[in-house]
Amino acid sequence: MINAVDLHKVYQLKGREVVALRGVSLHVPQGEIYGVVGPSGAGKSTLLRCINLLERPDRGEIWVDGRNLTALPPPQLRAARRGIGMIHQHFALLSSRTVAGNVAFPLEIAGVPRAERRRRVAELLELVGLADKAAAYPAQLSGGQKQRVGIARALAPRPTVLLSDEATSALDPATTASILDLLRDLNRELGLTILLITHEMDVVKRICDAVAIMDRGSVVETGRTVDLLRTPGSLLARSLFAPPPVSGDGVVTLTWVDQAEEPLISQLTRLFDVDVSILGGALEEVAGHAVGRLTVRITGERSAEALTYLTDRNVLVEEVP
Ligand SMILES: Nc1ncnc2c1ncn2[C@@H]1O[C@H](COP(=O)(O)OP(=O)(O)OP(=O)(O)O)[C@@H](O)[C@H]1O
Repeated sequence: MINAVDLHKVYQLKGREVVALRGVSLHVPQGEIYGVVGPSGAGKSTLLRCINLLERPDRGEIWVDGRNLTALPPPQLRAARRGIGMIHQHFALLSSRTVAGNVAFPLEIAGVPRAERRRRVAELLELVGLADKAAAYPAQLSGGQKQRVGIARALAPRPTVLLSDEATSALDPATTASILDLLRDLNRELGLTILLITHEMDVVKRICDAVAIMDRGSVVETGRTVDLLRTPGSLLARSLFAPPPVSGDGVVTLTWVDQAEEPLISQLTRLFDVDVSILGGALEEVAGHAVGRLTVRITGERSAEALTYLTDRNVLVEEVP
């Protein structure tokens, strides 16, 4: 659905070159929620702006819905952009317009007739749970409600893709959760493909089917969220779960997905007569999967056998040096 191919972008800043993207490629399949994470300055915003061509990459191609946006002449590009909605950290609402007026705005620009506009706005406000706020002004809304208006406005032209630029970064945790749940519902109900950039790992944890981790202009890790958690040395796993507070002989990190019901640790002690000390870790729901990551110290003559037993049961065993 979205294919970014080998994007390069360099900015000139006070006579100096700042490389924002150094050959970034990513593929977001139709109907996925795809998160791009990374530290400040990694190039996330630049990537997002390049994907809807608010900014032109110096090199590389952007394909959305089977069309090469980078090759389209301006009129066709404007039309193609209507298929890409965008929501922002600070909502970008028009303060002089009501909620309904804000949602209607892109429809007015597209020349949608008045009666149809009214119908569509009512439908959108219903969709985002703001049917009773049509006549309110942005200043009368909470942050979460403002973002709901932003989402309704972005969806007005019936885009197939929604880009989210830190859409929950200005919201408290409970409101963040409700906006992420709304995005997940829209993704499921409308088949909407969502590409979001965020610095909040909780966003990834809650809704991202797949992830790209960026650092200094490059993608350094990418894949489906649960697959990455099962990959040795995964940066994502280290970011989602606090690194172990200890290391040393016999200390290992165990990661498992969707096996919460299996009494793995008690089996170990019973079958192999080993001692298992739990040193840290957590059980979390990640992208709809139950993920466990524990750092343990296993001691006893048969500890190597115990670790093989875990590996055979699909548990990722990583030594903590
Ligand atoms: N318009 C610009 N002019 C000059 N340099 C820029 C411009 N936009 C971004 N940069 C630089 O490009 C690099 C990548 O910036 P970008 O904003 O894409 O990163 P980011 O991962 O989104 O960071 P943040 O989370 O802080 O927004 C940074 O070094 C930044 O200073």
